[in-house]
Amino acid sequence: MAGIRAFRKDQRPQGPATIMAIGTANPPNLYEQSTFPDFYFRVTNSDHMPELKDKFRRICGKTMIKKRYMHLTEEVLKQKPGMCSYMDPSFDERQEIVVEEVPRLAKEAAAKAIKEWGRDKSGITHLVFCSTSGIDMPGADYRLVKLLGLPLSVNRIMLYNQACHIGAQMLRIAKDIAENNKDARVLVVACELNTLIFRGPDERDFLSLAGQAAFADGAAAVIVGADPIQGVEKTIFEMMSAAQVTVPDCEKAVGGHLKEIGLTFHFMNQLPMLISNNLENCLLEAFKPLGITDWNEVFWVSHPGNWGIMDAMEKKVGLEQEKLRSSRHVFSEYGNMMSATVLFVMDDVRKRSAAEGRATTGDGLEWGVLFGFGPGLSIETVVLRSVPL
Ligand SMILES: CC(C)(COP(=O)(O)OP(=O)(O)OC[C@H]1O[C@@H](n2cnc3c(N)ncnc32)[C@H](O)[C@@H]1OP(=O)(O)O)[C@@H](O)C(=O)NCCC(=O)NCCSC(=O)CC(=O)O
Repeated sequence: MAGIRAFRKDQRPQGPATIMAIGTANPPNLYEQSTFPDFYFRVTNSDHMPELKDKFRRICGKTMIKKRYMHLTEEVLKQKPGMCSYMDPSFDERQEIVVEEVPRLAKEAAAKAIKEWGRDKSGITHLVFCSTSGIDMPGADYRLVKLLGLPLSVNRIMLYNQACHIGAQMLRIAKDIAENNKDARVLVVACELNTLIFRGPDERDFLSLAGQAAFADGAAAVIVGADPIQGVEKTIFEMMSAAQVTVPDCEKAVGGHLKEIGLTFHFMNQLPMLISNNLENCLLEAFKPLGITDWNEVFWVSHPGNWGIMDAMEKKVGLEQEKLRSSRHVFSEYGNMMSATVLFVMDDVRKRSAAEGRATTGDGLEWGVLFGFGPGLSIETVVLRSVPL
């Protein structure tokens, strides 16, 4: 028995899982939100609906997004007329794009993370990859391994079609892998293109229009491992705990359906209330071991969702305005990149902390919370510990 115990102990590292590097990438095509309605109505041949265009302009303004990046351009869309309609079957047209482009954009973000990590890519032992943009066999994870030239011994997990909370959920999975496998180095990658969601407008479908105004393309990659090699690897954040809560009877609150016409999107106007009403319980549970009950004592890395969700979160848990500064900044500069967004926010928090001369990677504070939320309603809570700068 003693032999088995020692064997199991030797298989595991001593320290907690740490974030060792973060990389992000976007396609080159930038869309200003102020002029997006003109582009969108023109390319979808919808300029004969000026009132709907005015409404869309108001919705775009209300999002508080300033700009977004998209793979799709007028030239690409001219070749894909089905994608510009509201109801034409167009799944094949969309798949042709995402099967190639998701791994390609993911590679850009992953290469940046590997560069910051500072070790040779042959040291990557696991890959956890998510995308809501398309489905394929073998998957985008397989293509990414080939594009990056990772060893074929890498243990892959591909998570398709989960939406926004999966960015945080992947950190939970990577934490479990890193803390149970000595020397594991987990490449975590989120890549989203709004190619499946993009479709023409219809005056009876406000929810689709709201989706057209908010979703955007982006990829983010992080490297997770325990027991960093002194002088070679550095820690940006430690992950102390990670948990998921499913809010009961809320499956209609936000979600989508993959159909011949693409990925439809729906949400309820009560979404900000539903999310904010359930945050405090998650916080109490997560910070009970640390004895923290003042949510302004911790730094915040939250998926933004939308502007109304962030307003409701601040109000409900009594947050000082600066707590969601990085969430609001990323949302306004990039839009909603689903799973990748929260990783962009994490990158922004550590970069801003360094730029502002804070004492730690987490706004000068020791403890922090990372939130993801999405269809279910699923709420992911990760407790982070910063390191001194
Ligand atoms: C569309 C919004 C800007 C609306 O914001 P507000 O509700 O504050 O604005 P508002 O009430 O003034 O409404 C703006 C215009 O929309 C109209 N409007 C609002 N709700 C409506 C509804 N349910 N049906 C029809 N019209 C509606 C209003 O009448 C108004 O039109 P008029 O101007 O004619 O009077 C916002 O909801 C948003 O940013 N949505 C983005 C998509 C989104 O919510 N995603 C959720 C992500 S959750 C997530 O990230 C997790 C995940 O997805 O997995």
